[in-house]
Amino acid sequence: MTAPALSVESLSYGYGRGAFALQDVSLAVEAGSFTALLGPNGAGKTTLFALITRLFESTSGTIRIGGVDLRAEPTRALARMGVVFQQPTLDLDLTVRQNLLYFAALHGLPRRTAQARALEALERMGMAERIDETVRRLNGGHRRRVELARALLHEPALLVLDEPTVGLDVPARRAIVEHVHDLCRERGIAVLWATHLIDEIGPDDRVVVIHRGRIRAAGPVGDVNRDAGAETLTDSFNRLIAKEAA
Ligand SMILES: Nc1ncnc2c1ncn2[C@@H]1O[C@H](COP(=O)(O)OP(=O)(O)OP(=O)(O)O)[C@@H](O)[C@H]1O
Repeated sequence: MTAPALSVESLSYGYGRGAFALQDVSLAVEAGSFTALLGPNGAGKTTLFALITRLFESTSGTIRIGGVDLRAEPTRALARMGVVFQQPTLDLDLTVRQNLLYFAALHGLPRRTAQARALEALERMGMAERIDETVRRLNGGHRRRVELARALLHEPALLVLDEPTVGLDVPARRAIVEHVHDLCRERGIAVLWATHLIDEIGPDDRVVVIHRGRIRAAGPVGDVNRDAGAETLTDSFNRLIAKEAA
């Protein structure tokens, strides 16, 4: 059996002496699956991303990327993953091309391959003609598209995005959401998409509901709704959160 693109098992994490930010978190993202990590502010989404991307080191539990243990073989595991962080990380004074080629070089891609992939990724997002503009001149939605193109340059099997639509207007949000869904369908890329916005989640997606550091429900949207006894994901989410508050 093929290993999931991402598997997290029994992961816990605490900041100093405070309460645990994550408690016994387990989840899996299969190839070609768009999995939304849905949780309100403070649920633990960013903490989980920091552990998956190895900004923080987990002291308990296991994270595997394509079956490769992140703690045991970090370089090999991270090479399989593309990341879009919540805060933009492009260099505003470089052009789109320079940002992409610099990143590709960090991944050890030959320059010609990098050029071809950068152009292809930008074309898919309708950004090819902006390749020699400085990033500072692009609007927020276009900057996000460039970050997405950058995350795909090394052809990862797994793409993780932490609330990637924060600060974007509705059309820009919709464009990014649709584009990432297309990547799943057309290329079989596995996606973990953190959000607190239910309208970014489609009926055929999988969802993992996280609240106060614990997983409250996980599975296809239809199953989560059925198990929660709700008609819509909004109702399911409200019930799952309310149950906790009671
Ligand atoms: N550096 C830190 N030091 C102490 N506590 C922290 C730190 N970062 C996060 N926390 C706490 O850990 C918990 C989880 O926070 P986290 O940022 O992971 O949630 P989130 O789901 O990403 O929220 P948001 O949607 O607001 O980004 C919260 O209670 C938060 O206050």
